[in-house]
Amino acid sequence: MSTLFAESFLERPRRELAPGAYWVPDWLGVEEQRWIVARFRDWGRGPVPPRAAMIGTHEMSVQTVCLGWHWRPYAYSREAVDVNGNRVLDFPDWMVRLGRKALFAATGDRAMAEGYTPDTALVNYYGAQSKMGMHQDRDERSVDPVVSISIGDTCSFRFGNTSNRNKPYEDIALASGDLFVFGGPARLAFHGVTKVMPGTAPADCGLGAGRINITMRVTGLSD
Ligand SMILES: O=C(O)CCC(=O)C(=O)O
Ligand SMILES: [Fe+2]
Repeated sequence: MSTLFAESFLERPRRELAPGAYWVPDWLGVEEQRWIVARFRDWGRGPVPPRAAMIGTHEMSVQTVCLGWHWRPYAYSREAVDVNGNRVLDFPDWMVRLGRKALFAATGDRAMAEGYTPDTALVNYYGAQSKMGMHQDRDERSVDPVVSISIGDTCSFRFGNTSNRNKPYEDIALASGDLFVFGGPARLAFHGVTKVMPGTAPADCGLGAGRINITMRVTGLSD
């Protein structure tokens, strides 16, 4: 079987793009990806349905569902005040563990990983035409890292600098199962998704079309 013991780590090695920004290709196995996709389908059934957030008068092209805290431009709340007013699902314990494991895999810093307790996740669904403009994740009060996991179609992810949305930036192909972490000096780097490549999802990842991205964060908020 030609895919057994594939040498993809030679073609897509793990990298630190900038201090604090780590890319770990193929971090999640397909079985884990499928399990997360099944959870994604559960989350989509409520209490708050996925929605395209409004940035001013412009509707985002991704559908977002949140865990722990509900994000809207540019604030967090427990209730989805811009959707149906319902309280969002609790942040799952397994995702805290996944976040810690991810941070350790990316950084090798055990103490930091053990102390990491994400309390919100933005789960975005990208269709074939979806994009996300260059932005900073800056609605959190905490400077703890953002942990990003991708499942489904490969996208072109643009990782930039901390000053503005222009160059220098680097475009990388985030594929199904890839982990990306940005923390420390990269925590406020501009980033975005310039395109999704339809038909590139692995057959067994659980998602027939499109792309899911989960970003775990620490809000630094308390009720
Ligand atoms: O989809 C991605 O890879 C990035 C998502 C993102 O930047 C965000 O949700 O703030
Ligand atoms: Fe972001």
